[in-house]
Amino acid sequence: MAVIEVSQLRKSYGGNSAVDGIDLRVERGEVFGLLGPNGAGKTTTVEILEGHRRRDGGEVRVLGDDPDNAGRRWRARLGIVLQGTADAPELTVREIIRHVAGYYPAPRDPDAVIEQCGLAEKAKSKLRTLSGGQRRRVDVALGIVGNPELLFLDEPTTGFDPEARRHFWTLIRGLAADGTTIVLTSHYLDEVEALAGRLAILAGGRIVAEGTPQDLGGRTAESTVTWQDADGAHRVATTDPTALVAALSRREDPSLTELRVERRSLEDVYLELIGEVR
Ligand SMILES: Nc1ncnc2c1ncn2[C@@H]1O[C@H](COP(=O)(O)OP(=O)(O)OP(=O)(O)O)[C@@H](O)[C@H]1O
Repeated sequence: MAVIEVSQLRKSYGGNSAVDGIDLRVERGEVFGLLGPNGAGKTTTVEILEGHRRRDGGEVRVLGDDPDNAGRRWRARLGIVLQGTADAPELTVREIIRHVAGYYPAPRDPDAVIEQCGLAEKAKSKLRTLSGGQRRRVDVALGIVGNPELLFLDEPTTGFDPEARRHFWTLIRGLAADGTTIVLTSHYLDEVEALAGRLAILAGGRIVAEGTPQDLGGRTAESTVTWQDADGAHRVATTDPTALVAALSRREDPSLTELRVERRSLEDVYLELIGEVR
């Protein structure tokens, strides 16, 4: 059974459409990425799935229930990582994580979560003394301590240093391997590419592309081959760069230099799709 099923989801604010007929399906254990520029409708969509906003139209099922009518037991099966949730400056890292664990029927061990989130050295520090990136790790710890079946991550690694980001990726992969379903919203395309099995690109309240990062990265399956020879600089877009490179080397042209093949990245495709919608 799908963990998230959405059909024709709609939401407007004062007559302006923010989400305009979205269909989504996320299966158990998937890491699903939601990408899109500012104002695309990501937060609106995710908050409807979390039961924090009401929709105007469409069908939504999350863990089998309609978020508009679901109760506390349903909520305890969700983990939500928002920005800056830990609003208790005088509590220590361990205190807040233990406190929040107490709200859940079957939480993870708070000390194990502290360790997993790279906070062991800061366990006894008050929240107000933490750096921005460390606060963010606390947000992540609070999102996972309840041992959720479904985890929503909104821009989880903003403010992380590169090492902390890699550490976090390992953590997320571990959670997914254990069967946690994860919805990841991020502006970092490399992060979505590294973590998500599937992703949707949202623009203007609609899904403009959906698939695996590889499918989307190779959407037009075009690479660019560039080289220099006696005639000057060349640049050719092709779906078969191998054949072109082979043909060029068969020429045995001594003036041929600077031969390069550039593959289109997910970022190239993303920027192109967003450009088409604007
Ligand atoms: N509470 C609100 N009242 C009025 N308009 C809103 C409200 N929340 C969002 N909107 C509008 O709905 C649209 C979608 O916003 P949303 O926050 O869902 O986008 P987003 O994709 O999450 O953007 P970002 O990447 O900036 O977080 C925007 O045009 C925004 O101005």
